[in-house]
Amino acid sequence: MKLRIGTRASALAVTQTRTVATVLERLGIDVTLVEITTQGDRDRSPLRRIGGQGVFVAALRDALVNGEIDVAVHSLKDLPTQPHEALVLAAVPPREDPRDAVVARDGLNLQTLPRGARVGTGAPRRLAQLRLARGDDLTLVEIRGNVDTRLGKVHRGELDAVVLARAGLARLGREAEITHTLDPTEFVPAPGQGALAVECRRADESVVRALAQLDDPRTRAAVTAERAVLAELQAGCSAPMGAFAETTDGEEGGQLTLHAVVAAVDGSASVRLSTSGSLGEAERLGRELASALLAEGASRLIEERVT
Ligand SMILES: NCc1[nH]cc(CCC(=O)O)c1CC(=O)O
Repeated sequence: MKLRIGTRASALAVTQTRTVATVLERLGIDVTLVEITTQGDRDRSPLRRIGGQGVFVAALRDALVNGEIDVAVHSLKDLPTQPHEALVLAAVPPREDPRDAVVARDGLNLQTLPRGARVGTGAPRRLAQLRLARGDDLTLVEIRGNVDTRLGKVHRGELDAVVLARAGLARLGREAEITHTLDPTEFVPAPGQGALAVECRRADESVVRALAQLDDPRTRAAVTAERAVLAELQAGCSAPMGAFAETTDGEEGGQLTLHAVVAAVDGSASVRLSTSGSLGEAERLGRELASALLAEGASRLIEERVT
């Protein structure tokens, strides 16, 4: 079998796609990488102004639907929760570290950063949780750009710290620059953070079957629960919410504990809940946790668009 795999052109995306390509090659599949530029890469304005939902994903999906590529590899956290009628999420490979990380000057961490320290991030979820942790103590600076650009701002002294996904740093071999890894039950990651999404056309049944070999059922269950929270909240990837599931071995094939937080971007209020159940109940656990969050006033927090 020969497959054309589409990827965004960023260093992180290409690295992620290569790991998928390597596994497919080991399974005896011929692969070629096709680089696709997405609107999210071209347009440097804040994501919520471009329209947030799926800007990194749309161009790859178009190429898949048009037949320019056979497989698309995305960061799962960038993938909208709404299913695409012609496409299928054929595999969710084993997850990298899902936690957020601080890269700060002088080995500082979230607690030791001085009052007024300039901390860069663009994600409302991170802005909200930074404010929950430190109130108005930090000067939050909206940044975007690839991982290298963001780290450069700390190394050049433009910022005191940035908050990034640990997974991205690990994949690029830059974990050594991390000064603080945040507890995911407190500073809750984005749904699907650290996981990859491998998509193909639903109609390509032999490709669907081949890609299924890459699927990790535990990661699949964890991200299913996390994304169900997001879907039930009717929120997109730019919502000030986090959801994180940990899986453990147990009777009847494993257990899952799901943590979620919804916060006002200004840090003035938040709702935080957790639940547990078996891996097979992932979707339901996520939906029910979201309903419980809504009952505690989550929708009001999501709608407040203060930054
Ligand atoms: N929204 C951008 C994005 N999409 C995926 C990752 C990192 C890798 C991952 O979470 O799997 C990043 C950068 C970041 O949040 O630091």
